[in-house]
Amino acid sequence: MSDTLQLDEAAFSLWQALQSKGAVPLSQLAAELKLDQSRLMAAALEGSAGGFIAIDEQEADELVPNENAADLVRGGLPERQALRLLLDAGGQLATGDFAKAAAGAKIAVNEVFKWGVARGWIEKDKQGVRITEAGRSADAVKTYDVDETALIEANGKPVDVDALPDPHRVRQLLGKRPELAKMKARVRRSLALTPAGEQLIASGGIQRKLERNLLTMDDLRSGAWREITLRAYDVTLPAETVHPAKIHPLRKMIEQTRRAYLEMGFTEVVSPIVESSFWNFDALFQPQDHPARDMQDTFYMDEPSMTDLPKDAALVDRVRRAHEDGGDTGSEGWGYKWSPERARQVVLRTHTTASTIRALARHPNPPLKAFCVGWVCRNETMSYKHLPVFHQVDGIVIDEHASLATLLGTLETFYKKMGFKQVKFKPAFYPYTEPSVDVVVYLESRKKWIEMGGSGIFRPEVTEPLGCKHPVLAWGLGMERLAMIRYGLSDIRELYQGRIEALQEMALAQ
Ligand SMILES: N[C@@H](Cc1ccccc1)C(=O)O
Repeated sequence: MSDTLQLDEAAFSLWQALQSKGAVPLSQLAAELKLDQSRLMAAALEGSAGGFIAIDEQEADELVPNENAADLVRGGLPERQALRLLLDAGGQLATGDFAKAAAGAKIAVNEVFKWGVARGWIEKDKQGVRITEAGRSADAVKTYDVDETALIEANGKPVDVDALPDPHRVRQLLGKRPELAKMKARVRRSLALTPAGEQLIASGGIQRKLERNLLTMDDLRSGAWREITLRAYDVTLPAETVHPAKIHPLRKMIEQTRRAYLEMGFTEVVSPIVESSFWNFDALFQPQDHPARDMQDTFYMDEPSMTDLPKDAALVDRVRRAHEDGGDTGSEGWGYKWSPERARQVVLRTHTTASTIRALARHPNPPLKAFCVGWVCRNETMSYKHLPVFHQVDGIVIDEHASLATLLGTLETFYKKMGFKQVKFKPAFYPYTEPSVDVVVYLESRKKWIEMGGSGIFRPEVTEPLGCKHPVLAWGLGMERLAMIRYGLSDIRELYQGRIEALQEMALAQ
């Protein structure tokens, strides 16, 4: 017996549908067999490789009507409405009079001239505008022209232009009328059995493969599994895009950051967003006339505008002295009279360093590794790279043996964990650290170094008043920037706008 061709279910039904039929359009087959066109094409390609199925491809135009096209047509196209005007005027009007009458009736004159002439309904010359014989017979709205009929019958759905009564005229009338419809080039496919294919099917040479997605208990018990072919997945077939629920990219970045620090043995700390100037600025040895404290940079609360200083009066006094003359820190301080009132002013914290400095005050002895991720606020004008509210992550390490090398190593480890391979450090200045170092990471995709934040070793003017005798490494890094780089955003506002399309497009596995 000659070999029979084993076909899966879709291919088998395709062959049957094609038997002694000649060429059948793919769209028709898909509708008849209730199968995807892509599924049928896969079967057809297989058949064509064996010389059994012929695939014919032809360029075809599709008429894609606009949503309101049918209504526009039913209401009367401008050139059709113009016919009434001309008939009422005895069939002819001077161009100026016609334009006036058309404007009065709110009929678009340009459209009338363009399409009325193209349809052969209207003639226009030096004498004026005249209705033609064809125009007279076209007067009644119920005798629609081919394009109007096509749009009404299409009822908003795409149709094959060549299947319409007068495709040439439809193309002519609708080809350049975007307010009504668009023409789209499509490939129209049809399939047919070749003589070899017809012969094979007629001689019973095809057989339906016993194929399943899964085996049942019965298949196993009865031994039927031996005859069953398990259907393979074809991952190359087009599939519907699904947008599952996912975590917001910024939230994801924050969670990943948190995990990275926890994995490195850090403890998470939190502190209020509404903060005293004392913790936000004074404890960090930022002089009270420092420009960062300016209303332009910092949000001051109106209600309450003042809060209490920490209960530990000795600590507050040591901070005062650090500012005024350096106290016991070995420094000369800033040399001004420190105001407790200014330290009591309530601000929206401008950095999460307010959080880590509080942690240091609570726990001034080594070892301590702490971090804080959270909101900070700065009085910035909103732009593609600035927001008045954003997130930072701050960290501190108190350790007898901590050094600048430990600081750089820790930061490098953090960024490596976050997927940034190249980290560089630049000398910088902060009132609370010495030395101070800015962190830059390399962005492969843009071949650019990007600044991520600041770091350093706290000055004695910061640590000594808090009762800390050991080196403290500290850093504060921007979170949004990291998210922007990761998700390829060029505008920071994207992270907060909640544009659903943009969020759907953001990769799930990043
Ligand atoms: N607080 C600084 C960063 C920083 C933190 C700790 C030490 C040094 C710098 C900022 O907001 O940019």
